[in-house]
Amino acid sequence: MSEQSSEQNVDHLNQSISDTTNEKEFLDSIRQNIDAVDCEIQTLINNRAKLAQQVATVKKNHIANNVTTDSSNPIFYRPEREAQVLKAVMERNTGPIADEKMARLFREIMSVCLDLEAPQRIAFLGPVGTFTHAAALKHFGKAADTVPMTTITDVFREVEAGTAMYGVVPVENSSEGVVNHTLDGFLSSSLKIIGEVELPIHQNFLVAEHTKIDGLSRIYSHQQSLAQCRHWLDVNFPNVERVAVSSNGEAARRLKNEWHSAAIAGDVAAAEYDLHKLYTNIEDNPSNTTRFLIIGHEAIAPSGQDKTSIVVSAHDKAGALIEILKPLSYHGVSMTSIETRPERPNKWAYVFFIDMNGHIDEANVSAAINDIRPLVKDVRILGSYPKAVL
Ligand SMILES: O=C(O)C(=O)C[C@]1(C(=O)O)C=C[C@@H](O)C=C1
Repeated sequence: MSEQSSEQNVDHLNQSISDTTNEKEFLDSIRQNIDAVDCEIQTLINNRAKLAQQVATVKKNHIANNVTTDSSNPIFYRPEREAQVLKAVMERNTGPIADEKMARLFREIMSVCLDLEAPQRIAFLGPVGTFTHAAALKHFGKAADTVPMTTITDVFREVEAGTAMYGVVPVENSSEGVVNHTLDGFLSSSLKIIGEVELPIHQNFLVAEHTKIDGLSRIYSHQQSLAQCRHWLDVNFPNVERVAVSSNGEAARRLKNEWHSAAIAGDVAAAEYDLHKLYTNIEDNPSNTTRFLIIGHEAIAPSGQDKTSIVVSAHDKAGALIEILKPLSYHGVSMTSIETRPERPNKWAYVFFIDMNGHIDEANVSAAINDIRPLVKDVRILGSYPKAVL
């Protein structure tokens, strides 16, 4: 529909607003247009899916013809390509749909296309309804088969054993800091980082259909979420007991059999347990964000906007860290984060987890890492992967 004709139609709608017959006819004609567009979109999505199936055939033949030596299974999931597709969607978008919302639609289309190539089993730190679950769905889309694990170690094990193809674990929260269990997981595993997800943490005050709000006696949530909403709870529910449970998903699950309880949790938990969001965005700090890592076996090709993570085992001497950082600065590589962890079982020895901009295939990144090697006991490249797009 041209701009002019849609304006004319709006005028027409205004003139005939009291004339219900005309209004109904006009509505019907717009809906016919929507049906026709839906028809085209559906055909195009299926055409896209058929192309993805062709890509899958190429990937399978590649293995069958023994083109690679390092794997007997074709790798269908290509995070660098997905990042490029999503970036292109956002760059060419002209609205009225917002760039990010449009990219989320394409995220789901790609998720379905990948599922058609090969269903993907993704382990995440559970239970169902946690923010890690939300991060897994945000990154892989809803067509992926997401499987909850009890601990971060279990996520690593599941991926190592090949029972899940990839894993999703939290690594840092903007207000609570780094998740040590995840960093330590890399010290005893050879898995790689193949992607990252950033998730703004928005908390909801959830109730079930049978909840009697006037009679609330308990509010369940994970202790971190209770802490993130402390001020809001002090103002709105100062006299209701706050009960810390193992996860937000568990908090939401408990409402099923309790009419006198509420829970604080995210959107995924609300949807998963069919709860009503009585209040939304109740966190005291609205910019609170958690970063998650995607772990897997394979090295990822450059996407054009990548990060590289390394873990460095330093010599136990004064000034060791300064020496390690010099090559990064010399080769113009910018470091985005550094974390220190004890190097077990050695007492007082430390490892540094360093994130930098760029892919290991880029000359300055590989030169910087090569220059670090002689200065330390060990350097391991945890992975080069696309920066979070959404
Ligand atoms: O380009 C590919 O390698 C594809 O398999 C196609 C496609 C897509 O739908 O665009 C699907 C899955 C991959 O993770 C990346 C992209």
